[in-house]
Amino acid sequence: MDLKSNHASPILTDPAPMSKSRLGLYSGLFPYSPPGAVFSSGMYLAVPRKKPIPGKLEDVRSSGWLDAMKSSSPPRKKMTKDFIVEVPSDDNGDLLYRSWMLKYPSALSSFEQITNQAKGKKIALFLDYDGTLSPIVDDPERALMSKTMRYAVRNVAKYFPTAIISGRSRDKVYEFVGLTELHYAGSHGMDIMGPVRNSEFIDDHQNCIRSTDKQGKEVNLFQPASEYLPMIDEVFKSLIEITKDIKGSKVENNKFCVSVHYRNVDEKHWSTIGQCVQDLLKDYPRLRVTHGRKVLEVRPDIKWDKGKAVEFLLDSLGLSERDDVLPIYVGDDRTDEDAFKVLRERNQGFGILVSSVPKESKAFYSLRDPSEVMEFLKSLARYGAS
Ligand SMILES: O=P(O)(O)OC[C@H]1O[C@H](O[C@H]2O[C@H](CO)[C@@H](O)[C@H](O)[C@H]2O)[C@H](O)[C@@H](O)[C@@H]1O
Repeated sequence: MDLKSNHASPILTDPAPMSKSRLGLYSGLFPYSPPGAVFSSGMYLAVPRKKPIPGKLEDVRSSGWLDAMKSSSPPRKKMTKDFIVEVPSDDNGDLLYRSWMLKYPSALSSFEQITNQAKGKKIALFLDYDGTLSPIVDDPERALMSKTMRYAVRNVAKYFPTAIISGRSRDKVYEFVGLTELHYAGSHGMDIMGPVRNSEFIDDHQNCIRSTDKQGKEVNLFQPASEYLPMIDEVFKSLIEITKDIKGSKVENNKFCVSVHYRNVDEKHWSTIGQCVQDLLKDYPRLRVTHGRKVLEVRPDIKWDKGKAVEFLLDSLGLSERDDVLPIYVGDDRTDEDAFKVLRERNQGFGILVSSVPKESKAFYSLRDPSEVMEFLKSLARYGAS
């Protein structure tokens, strides 16, 4: 496969203009300007952020939110040996999936191709958590990683610098993963604990401070949205209050963002939950919403996402100005697309989309579910050891 070719991708990511300058990346964390296009032609729908017409309240049903909420995760679940996986809902699903894989080949069957590309290069590995290392389950508190997955991650990290980039709070994802040898970015990259490096830019940045990790080791702590903390706390409390009567809803505080889960809410109430969030955010123009898997994610409207986190971590690891580095990012949801996009734009490395249903993506390869992710990590570790 020609990794330089571009899929015509109608994927949604938040339409943030991407800076070409690497050093410029961390400056100017200003809110997005209002975007124009709102729809993509794939399974994803953009979060519409049109200017409200004065005197007319925007409604979740008419603004595209509800469609985005409905398309945010495949419907059915089945048990495999180790994982619950989401599967296509009809018999045509497998056929569609196999034709989709022509565009996004399996990273397992393309493994030799991947290692050919890695020859003479240093792999840097970035892993999303939910839906990638842990199965999607109804209760976010129970999205535990299996011991075998933990072992696979630990093993691969012996050979390649490895970071977890999650929408969860950094503390929470660390609690789930529990491996001290990794780097962690929580809150969609808005809370990064990375290695200390004397990079001019990192040292100068006001939101980047020296700190110590749980083992007392000196680290760089980068929190570009630190000023939003009180606002996020306030919004978290309000969201708990205004959704308390919606059965099955759950609000999760991810430190620099808040997740409003509707996986366990009856579909007929999804518009209510969407409307609650939309109405509340009218009072918070400095916040925005992104759509994850049956979750609305309220976050600071700054130019920072998982893609920027990848670039920051590459810089922290001393790998950003080198062309002998192959970054690989494995993730399953829409917020991971920002990272896939960055790797495409850098023309360096690639994304691997974890999905059991066809989706438009900026990734180059695919894996069906966390059990395939584990196989991939094991293969990578074997390659690292060889
Ligand atoms: O960036 P990630 O690590 O993928 O985190 C994204 C969100 O993941 C979690 O929610 C998702 O997984 C839950 C557990 O399987 C599931 O119940 C939920 O429906 C999914 O959306 C997490 O709870 C969120 O806070 C993260 O933002």
